[in-house]
Order: sequence, then C-alpha cells, then structure tokens
Amino acid sequence: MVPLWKHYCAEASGLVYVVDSRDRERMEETKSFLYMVMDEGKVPDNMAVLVYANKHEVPGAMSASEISNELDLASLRQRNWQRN
Ligand SMILES: Nc1nc2c(ncn2[C@@H]2O[C@H](COP(=O)(O)OP(=O)(O)OP(=O)(O)O)[C@@H](O)[C@H]2O)c(=O)[nH]1
Repeated sequence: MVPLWKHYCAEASGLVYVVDSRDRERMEETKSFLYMVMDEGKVPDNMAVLVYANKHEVPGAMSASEISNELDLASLRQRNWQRN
C-alpha cells in the first residue's frame, strides 16, 4: 500500500489523514509519516489537507491543540488552515 499512495496523490483533490488521539507513543512516527506523504507525494500547497483525530471522546485522548502541537501543524503556514 505505502508505495501506491504517491500515485493517488497525483490525482487527488484532497488529503484526509486520520490520527489516533489515544496513541501518544506513536505521535512522532505519525508526524514523520504525514510530512513524508506531503513531501514525497508532492502534495501541492493548494490541496486541502484534513487531519482528522479519531477517538477524541475516549478518556486519556490527546486534545486537538496537543495533537496540533505534536504534529507541528503551524509549520504548514503556507496553507490556509484551521483547528476545530
Ligand atoms: N470510541 C471510538 N472508537 C473508534 C473511533 N474510531 C475507530 N474506533 C474503533 O477503534 C477500533 C480500531 O479502529 P482503528 O483505530 O481505526 O484501527 P486500527 O488502527 O487498526 O486499530 P488499533 O491499533 O486498535 O487502534 C475499531 O473497533 C473502531 O471501531 C472513534 O473515534 N472512537
């Protein structure tokens, strides 16, 4: 699957990236993979990127701002982004 996403990126109009809000231990890996997809997939600046954090209602889940910080979403400044 992993090598195939590059081909999907070329045709995609958006990227939905699902993050497990409970999985604190793998947040660094999650971050690396997101930026690798955006870089190697040549995701253009004008492509919509949705980072969807699931399991947010589960006790112990990370908050939206924690996830945003962990994934350094503010570094995607060239994109028009918001956090809900
Ligand atoms: N409570 C809750 N459960 C969810 C949510 N999203 C997925 N699940 C459940 O979590 C279980 C595992 O789903 P995923 O996390 O998507 O799959 P996964 O990453 O392969 O599984 P894990 O390694 O166990 O997290 C399934 O039973 C899903 O129904 C959510 O937002 N809230």
